[in-house]
Amino acid sequence: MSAQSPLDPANGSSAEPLRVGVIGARGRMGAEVCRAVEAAGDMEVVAMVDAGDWLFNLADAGAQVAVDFTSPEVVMDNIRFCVDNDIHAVVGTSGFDAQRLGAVSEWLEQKPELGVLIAPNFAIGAVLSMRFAELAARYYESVEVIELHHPRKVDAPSGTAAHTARLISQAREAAGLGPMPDATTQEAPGARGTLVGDVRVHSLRVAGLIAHQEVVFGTEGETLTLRHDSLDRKSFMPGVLLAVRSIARHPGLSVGLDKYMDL
Ligand SMILES: NC(=O)C1=CN([C@@H]2O[C@H](COP(=O)(O)OP(=O)(O)OC[C@H]3O[C@@H](n4cnc5c(N)ncnc54)[C@H](OP(=O)(O)O)[C@@H]3O)[C@@H](O)[C@H]2O)C=CC1
Ligand SMILES: O=C(O)C1=N[C@H](C(=O)O)C[C@H](O)C1
Repeated sequence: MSAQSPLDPANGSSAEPLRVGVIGARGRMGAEVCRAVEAAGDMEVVAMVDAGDWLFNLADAGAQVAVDFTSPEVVMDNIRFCVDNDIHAVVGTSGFDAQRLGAVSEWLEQKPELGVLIAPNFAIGAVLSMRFAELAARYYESVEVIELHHPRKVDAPSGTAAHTARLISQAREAAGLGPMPDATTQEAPGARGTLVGDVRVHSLRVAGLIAHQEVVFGTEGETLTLRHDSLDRKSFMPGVLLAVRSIARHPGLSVGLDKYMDL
């Protein structure tokens, strides 16, 4: 990443390094985050917590920001711990719905100075692609989302696909669009994917892949396909570091890294 990138603002400050705790530190993403934070220069890893470890290690080590890449089953407990212990939380873990977001917002009412970021995807191309999809939604009568991931992923559809579909669905509703054309009356279970809002999402799990998504729009005589590919988990790191650097300036709950960017 070049020093000029808007995702990598020159820090220039001589302040003490930001104290970062990583939850899920031995996982695929957590390990990459530990390396990226250590390489960054303006922050340091003060606690690495994984399954079976004591979350209080974060507080004991004086972590100012925790980065969570764990699993949908445990992430709510981790956020609750961070809020209770005055630690900003940068959360990449998937599995959030309106109910979970509502719960986090309620916890934060007691801690108005604290920030929690839930980011379905930290890769810049994925963030842009979600925004582009939201913009395109009102111009097309049809749209479906296809997400493709490595087969070790535990959740389907992906958090990114669910968030993308929700944004599109909300934009369609705001534009007053009616139901999408679809003559299907006979369907093998799963053949038409799952519905998020009024948008169908299809999940592929294929060895060799990392994280990929296509949003296919269509209307009379034309289609538009937005495709993003993460070919390496390093693609998520500039976004994670941006979030760690920015979260103290964004109190409350933010959903999506775009909230920290000038989009
Ligand atoms: N927002 C984004 O840009 C991205 C989000 N993700 C999301 O991040 C999450 C993690 O993905 P990935 O790194 O591939 O998964 P991994 O399974 O590789 O890593 C998760 C790690 O968390 C550990 N863990 C489980 N329970 C706890 C707990 N209670 N406390 C601390 N650690 C725990 C796991 O340990 P054990 O294996 O022993 O259970 C494992 O080491 C997923 O939800 C994924 O969808 C992934 C990539 C990018
Ligand atoms: O599990 C993954 O790998 C990923 N998970 C996130 C998601 O569920 O959207 C982000 C990215 O797609 C990689």
